[in-house]
Amino acid sequence: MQMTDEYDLIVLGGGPVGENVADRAVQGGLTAVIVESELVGGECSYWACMPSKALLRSGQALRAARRVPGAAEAVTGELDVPAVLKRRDEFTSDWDDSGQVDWLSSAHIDLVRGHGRISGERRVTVTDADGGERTLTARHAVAVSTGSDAVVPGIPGLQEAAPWTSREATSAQEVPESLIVVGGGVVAVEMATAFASLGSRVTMLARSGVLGAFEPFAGELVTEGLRELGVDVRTGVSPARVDRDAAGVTVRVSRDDADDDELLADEILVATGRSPRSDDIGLETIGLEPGSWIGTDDSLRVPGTDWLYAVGDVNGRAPLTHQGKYQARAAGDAIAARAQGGPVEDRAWGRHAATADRASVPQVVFSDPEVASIGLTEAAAQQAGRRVRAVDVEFSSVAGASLHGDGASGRARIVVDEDRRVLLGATFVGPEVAELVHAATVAVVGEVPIQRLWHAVPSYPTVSEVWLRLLEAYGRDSA
Ligand SMILES: Cc1cc2nc3c(=O)[nH]c(=O)nc-3n(C[C@H](O)[C@H](O)[C@H](O)COP(=O)(O)OP(=O)(O)OC[C@H]3O[C@@H](n4cnc5c(N)ncnc54)[C@H](O)[C@@H]3O)c2cc1C
Ligand SMILES: NC(=O)c1ccc[n+]([C@@H]2O[C@H](COP(=O)([O-])OP(=O)(O)OC[C@H]3O[C@@H](n4cnc5c(N)ncnc54)[C@H](O)[C@@H]3O)[C@@H](O)[C@H]2O)c1
Repeated sequence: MQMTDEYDLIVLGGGPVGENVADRAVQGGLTAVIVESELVGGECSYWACMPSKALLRSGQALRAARRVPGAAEAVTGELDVPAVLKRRDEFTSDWDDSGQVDWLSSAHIDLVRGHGRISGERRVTVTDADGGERTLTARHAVAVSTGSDAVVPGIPGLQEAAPWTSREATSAQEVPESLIVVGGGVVAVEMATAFASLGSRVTMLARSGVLGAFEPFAGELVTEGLRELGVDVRTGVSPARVDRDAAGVTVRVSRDDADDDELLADEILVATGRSPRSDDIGLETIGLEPGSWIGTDDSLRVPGTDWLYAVGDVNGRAPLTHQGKYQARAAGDAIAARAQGGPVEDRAWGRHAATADRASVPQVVFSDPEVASIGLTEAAAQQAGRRVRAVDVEFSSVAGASLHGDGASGRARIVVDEDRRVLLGATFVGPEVAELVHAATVAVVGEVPIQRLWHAVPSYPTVSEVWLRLLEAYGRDSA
């Protein structure tokens, strides 16, 4: 039997982003329903951010202790792998979403389980696990927050070899003796770090280098760190053919500068980017291209419509959980404001605009050394036509960093807009620099003048004193 339900807002996809769109709209006085086909909480909670960071954290803590004499002597063993995997399972609640479902009901958001497809303007048809259909109607808006999937490139034999993607890597119940990682981006780096720490022999095939989207020194220092962990990092190479048999996975590797090579491993992980989960959500019923990233304006509304929003990974603006949730706050509030005929502040930096997506996105790569960045790299700023100066300092010049752990190494860079004397970007690469980036985010988003930053005094002796070293390297006007 077909049932029809009416809500102010229908959210397609209950990941971190969809949950927040619905929550903001409900807090703004609307009714909302989330349609979810797998687990409420999405990729981030079960197969991405949380399990990957849980897999990484124990190795990081162990290495941090080994850098401090006194503590180092007390650490005599290696990682307890079953304990690491158990802690990871706790963070994913054993892939059970009842905690998140309880949160939805406490936030007065309805949940319909099943695969949702847009079936016309302001309409979503949901097919449940038994094939039953239910059509929901939105009085005001539909928000698509269906996320993204791992891309598996068309390398001969790869699909048939059933490779791991980030899903299998983050939910692995056993650690393979050997692992080939294809890719040199964030997933490849983090998973190579995690599995090397857990005892796998890891080979990384990074066709176009490591962490190419960051400042060049980030890729260089992270490559050194991976090699210290025992990872065989090969750049300028990519798989030409993959085969799996009882012995494992064989990868024929072609090199830019030498003959082909053959590698054998227990598993292969493909970490070669993401594609939008928009191929089977009914976009064709409203004249949009299935399988495409869904473009939006800064209030996350799809141009040419007054009811359709695309929020989070699926719009391709900044595929990170924190940035998707930021978009969700803007979109949920904008949907509520428009529904009630209230003012919509969608100008740059207004309440209903995701302005920071354009050039103020922070990101942390939980490698060893960690990489923490915000805003534009020097090259990206130059490409954008800005007149910039970049200054670098080494962490070895920071007393707090040396106290934190012996052999403190790493580098920080700020990119300064020479016309406006404000920061456009900052990058920190070093042990445990993740918490340094938020100060830089405030400086970039707040467009704090360099001269005022001299008055933001970092405490002595903390790692944050790197800020003072950076300002000294940039120089201070004498008059
Ligand atoms: C290995 C890995 C590690 C990561 N680590 C980090 C990190 O440390 N920090 C960070 O900021 N970002 C990280 N990311 C990125 C982060 O996971 C994504 O940016 C985030 O999950 C996007 O949230 P979302 O809600 O847009 O999509 P998702 O989390 O993918 O959620 C989408 C939801 O929609 C549902 N859905 C899809 N289609 C339908 C449909 N037709 N009907 C009903 N439901 C549907 C899905 O089942 C899913 O629950 C990581 C990504 C990966 C792969
Ligand atoms: N800590 C974090 O914030 C975090 C962690 C993991 C993932 N993420 C997000 O998840 C998304 C996906 O990450 P990712 O690492 O999969 O993508 P990515 O775009 O960061 O990296 C893709 C890598 O694959 C390589 N590649 C692409 N096609 C290839 C091919 N055919 N053969 C060989 N190599 C190929 C690219 O050169 C690149 O090195 C990113 O947007 C990232 O920001 C974030």
